[in-house]
Amino acid sequence: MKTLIKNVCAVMPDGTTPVTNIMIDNNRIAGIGDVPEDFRPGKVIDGTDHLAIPGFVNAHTHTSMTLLRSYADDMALMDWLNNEVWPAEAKMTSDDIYWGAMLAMLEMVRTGTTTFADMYGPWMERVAEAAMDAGLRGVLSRGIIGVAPDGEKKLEENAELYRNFHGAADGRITVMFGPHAPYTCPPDFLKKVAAKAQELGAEIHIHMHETLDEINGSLKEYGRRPFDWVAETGIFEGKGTLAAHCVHLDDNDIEIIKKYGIRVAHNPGSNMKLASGVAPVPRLLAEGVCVALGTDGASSNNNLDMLEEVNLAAMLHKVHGLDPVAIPAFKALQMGTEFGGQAVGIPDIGRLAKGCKADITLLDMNSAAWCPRNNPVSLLVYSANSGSVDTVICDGKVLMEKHALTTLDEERILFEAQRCADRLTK
Ligand SMILES: CSC[C@H]1O[C@@H](n2cnc3c(O)ncnc32)[C@H](O)[C@@H]1O
Ligand SMILES: [Zn+2]
Repeated sequence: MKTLIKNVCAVMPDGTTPVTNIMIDNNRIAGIGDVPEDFRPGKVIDGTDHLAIPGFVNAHTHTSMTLLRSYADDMALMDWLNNEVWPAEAKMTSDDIYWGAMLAMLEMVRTGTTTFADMYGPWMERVAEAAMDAGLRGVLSRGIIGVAPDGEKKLEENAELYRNFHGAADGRITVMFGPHAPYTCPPDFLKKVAAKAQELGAEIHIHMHETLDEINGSLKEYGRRPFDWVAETGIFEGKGTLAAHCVHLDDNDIEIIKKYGIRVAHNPGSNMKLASGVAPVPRLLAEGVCVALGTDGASSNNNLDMLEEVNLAAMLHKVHGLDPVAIPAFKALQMGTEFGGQAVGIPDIGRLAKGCKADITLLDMNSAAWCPRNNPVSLLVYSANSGSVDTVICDGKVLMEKHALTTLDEERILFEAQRCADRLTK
């Protein structure tokens, strides 16, 4: 199936924004520019007055946590996890995981995200089902809390998830291993995770250095900072690592990140709301580290809106470093798209370029926030919001066109998610 997006203002990998045509053949971008005579599209989308960007890549989230949105706010991480989130999650059923994930799929499609990296569980196969139903690209890991008595069982569930789903849905579903964090996975357990992930050739998704409490707890228990001892477990020596947060880093931590090519998922909204701190993102970028963006779960953010995260990344580091060019608009957008693709292990997404996967978001520029059109990237990052997203394509398939959803039943999802949340939180 061939699709043509005609006369659209496209954000190219070099940051330029020509008005052009995007040709899609099956699930890839076949070309950008003049349309050859022999390109005969079965579908034409009029891109006039629209901005085309790569679909956003949410590099760190917990999709089914949408059910806990607005349930426990204004708390610090460990108080929030121990006293509110984990007791509620313990009551979740397979049905909750599915409908929570479907609510996330709905929100992601509506706000222009086409790929998400998820760490949650149990029943991650229900998240795979939700991603397949929605038509989105999911990078799934079974979150493993190794200190719990059933840590080994969770590790086996992650291995099973990998065996059953890695590469599923024409490659739209991939699987990583998800040891939750250094404070929930002791060294001997992380060694087992590393061995299993390496045996299967799987990557790792882990929370690292999110709060000062985490660093201080590790210093008290092991006499060392987490990055220091986690590196010795072999967890970073396999296929690759996606580390969420990385807020509190010293020089040695950054050397470890560079040595192992660890990719960082920065979550500015969650870090601000949980008062975790400000990650040294400008320094990481300057030192060549791949830094992507994530929302974290909808209980610490409290939404899955990646355009908001792009804006926060650009703004937060300016004020924190008293530097207006700390993260310019286009760099922030790259973090939410191109760097996201690299971070989640899918380098052929996140760019509008020939040969890349056809994951494309169109924003309608017919509103005050987009006027005057001096600089489309600036308008996107500093002025507009995700309400302008009107068309979303993932893997060449149209998931939303002019705000009309093609794969998701919005009314049913909202009803079922509310029903599940009522049981969990009331
Ligand atoms: C074991 S599945 C993943 C686990 O992570 C929890 N979680 C959500 N947000 C955060 C965060 O910011 N830091 C650490 N852990 C987080 C989630 O509730 C699941 O239990
Ligand atoms: Zn998280």
